Amino acid sequence: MAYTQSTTFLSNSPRFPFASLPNPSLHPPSVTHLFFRPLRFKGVSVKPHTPLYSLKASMAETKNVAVDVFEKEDLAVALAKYVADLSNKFTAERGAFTVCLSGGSLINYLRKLLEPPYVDSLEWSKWHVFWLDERVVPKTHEDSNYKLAFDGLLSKVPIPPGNVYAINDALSAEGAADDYETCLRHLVKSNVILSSASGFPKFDLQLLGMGPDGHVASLFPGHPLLQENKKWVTFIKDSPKPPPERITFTFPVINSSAYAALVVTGSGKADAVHSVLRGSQNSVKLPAALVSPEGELKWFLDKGAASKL
Ligand SMILES: O=C(O)[C@H](O)[C@@H](O)[C@H](O)[C@H](O)COP(=O)(O)O
Repeated sequence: MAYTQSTTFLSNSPRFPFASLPNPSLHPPSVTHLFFRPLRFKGVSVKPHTPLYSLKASMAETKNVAVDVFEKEDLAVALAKYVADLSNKFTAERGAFTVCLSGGSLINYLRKLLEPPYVDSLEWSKWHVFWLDERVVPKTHEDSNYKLAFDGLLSKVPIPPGNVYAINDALSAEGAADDYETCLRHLVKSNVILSSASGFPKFDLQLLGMGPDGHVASLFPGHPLLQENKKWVTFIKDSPKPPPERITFTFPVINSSAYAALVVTGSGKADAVHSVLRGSQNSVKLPAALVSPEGELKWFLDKGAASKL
């Protein structure tokens, strides 16, 4: 596929030493450093996992944050490669890959993992799958994030059933959150999940979506749960996005992650994306702006979601 525009935007953060001194040799030839000035590459074909353009976010407290913008179909290709590379890295390094899923459109964007070369080559038996958030409904219910992931991904790859950690759907929201936290604590003790220096579980990869209001997992704008700093897993009974009862990881857990990806598409999310990535540092932060993992954060955007950047 031939693209006509490719641009890299670098922040002025001291964490990005090359931000104000672009050096084309440091980046793939398909990107430039012209601060959104479009560059024509007529006739040059770009691999589908290569973003249309990339930018480094000027988020407050910017750590390792990268933002890539894709055509929709290419986003799925790039996301599969990103997940596969991390799966290979962690299974080689420590014989396990702990990955956390969200609900929503994310699962569909993971669909390329079900195709060659990944479906046959990934060490699925070493995957351990968790949910960043789950709706408090039976696992067979259409609203269940477990069902969504099982139908769309997990039932099609050989992950041992014992490595898939669904919430206990027989419990209340409060009970299910406690039960899930107990399960995580047990897995940290047995070293399946690593522990961060702060004592929170350190997952290898957390895959998040973002709502048009800027929520991530089941952490919604203005909700007191945004401040929770002790519990690993908590519950909400008044979620503005239905269904109202959910359990969710807290920010300390989200931010202890080694890698995190935010997969956000559609022009309906462009305002929230702009607010998070370009918003004033003094304005009230949307939940997505609070995602700041110990390791790397990568945004996968389509053109619609990036349209106001
Ligand atoms: O279960 C959920 O509702 C979520 O985990 C939620 O945080 C979701 O990821 C976003 O709302 C984005 O969903 P979409 O990608 O479908 O818009």
